[in-house]
Amino acid sequence: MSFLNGTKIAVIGGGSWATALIKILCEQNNVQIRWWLRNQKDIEHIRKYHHNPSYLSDVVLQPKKIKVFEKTTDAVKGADYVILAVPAAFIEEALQDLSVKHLQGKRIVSAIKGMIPGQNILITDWASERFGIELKDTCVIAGPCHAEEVALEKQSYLSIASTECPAAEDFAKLMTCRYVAANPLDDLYGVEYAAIMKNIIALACGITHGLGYGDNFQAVLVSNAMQEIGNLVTALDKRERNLSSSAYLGDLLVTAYSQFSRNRLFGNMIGRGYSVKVAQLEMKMIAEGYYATKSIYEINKLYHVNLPITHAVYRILYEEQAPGMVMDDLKKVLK
Ligand SMILES: NC(=O)c1ccc[n+]([C@@H]2O[C@H](COP(=O)([O-])OP(=O)(O)OC[C@H]3O[C@@H](n4cnc5c(N)ncnc54)[C@H](O)[C@@H]3O)[C@@H](O)[C@H]2O)c1
Ligand SMILES: O=P(O)(O)OC[C@H](O)CO
Repeated sequence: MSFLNGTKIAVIGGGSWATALIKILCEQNNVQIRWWLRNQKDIEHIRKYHHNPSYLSDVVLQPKKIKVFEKTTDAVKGADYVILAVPAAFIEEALQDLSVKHLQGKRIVSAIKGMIPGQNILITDWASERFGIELKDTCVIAGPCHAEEVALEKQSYLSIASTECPAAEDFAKLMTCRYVAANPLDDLYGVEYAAIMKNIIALACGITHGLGYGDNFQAVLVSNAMQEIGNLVTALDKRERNLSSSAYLGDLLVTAYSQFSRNRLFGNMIGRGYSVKVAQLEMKMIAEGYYATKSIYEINKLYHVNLPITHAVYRILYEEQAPGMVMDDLKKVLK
């Protein structure tokens, strides 16, 4: 199945990543983008001025290729692909008006690096179950890529993962342009879990940086983190995978070191003494790692993988233990 001629793509979400993905899609000839955002003021502004006023406001949104909708039921009409780009904690609410019939025959693409909080399930599993879509008709957009650098047209790479490479290959073509190379791979679960885990690690990087730890410590933290991610991903989905490739290690590195990282910024505020509530209020953006920390902590009760960094972040965010004391404990077990 190839949709490339005159492909219709619904994009659900109005944040930085949705805006960046739309910019990439607009680079293709012959695409129609059907965009749903929840904020009515943003919708009106985009229709009138062709910029998203709230996120990546410099990006020009090509009106000939983009139609903006108030209702998800209208946005998904006739779409070949439906891209989900709302933070995981809000996706159930965002899609509440959609039922099985609305998404029949469509491919679901998750651009979300998070899990459904409370249920602790992957977005592709959730979407597949909720909308009766076969897992092979879902894929994820992952890899080390910040929306802000896409906006600046800086060379970037994406990993498009599905259970079967051909499905990922089709979508990867749509995500490839002058400044983005998208590579397909067939490790849906591994890529999804690794992307969730790296957000927790970025929180730890931010927390320790906020506490005054330096680059020497962070290098060790990130090396240990890669082992922690590998051990968990293998326990959850055992198969051969090259964890040092950009879909896994690359994504960890960009989030751990970039000035643009939401999770690192959130962690940094916690390290500098902000409470979770205040840090959330200060940030207009969403740090997925906050929710992921709880999900992974709960999932791991069944798997008993040694996850010292995740546990340290959990103690700080959910047990309100002092970041300095928790990191004193963590530094003793890192090697
Ligand atoms: N930004 C990136 O560079 C990037 C890159 C890769 C993946 N992602 C993933 O994309 C997903 C979306 O993140 P983002 O960076 O676009 O978000 P963002 O932080 O830029 O924007 C926040 C988004 O959350 C929505 N939101 C906030 N509160 C809400 C609520 N109460 N109910 C419903 N929606 C609410 C906002 O409307 C907005 O769409 C996340 O899973 C993230 O991990 C982001
Ligand atoms: O680095 P963050 O926390 O902004 O997350 C964004 C993306 O996942 C980076 O690939």
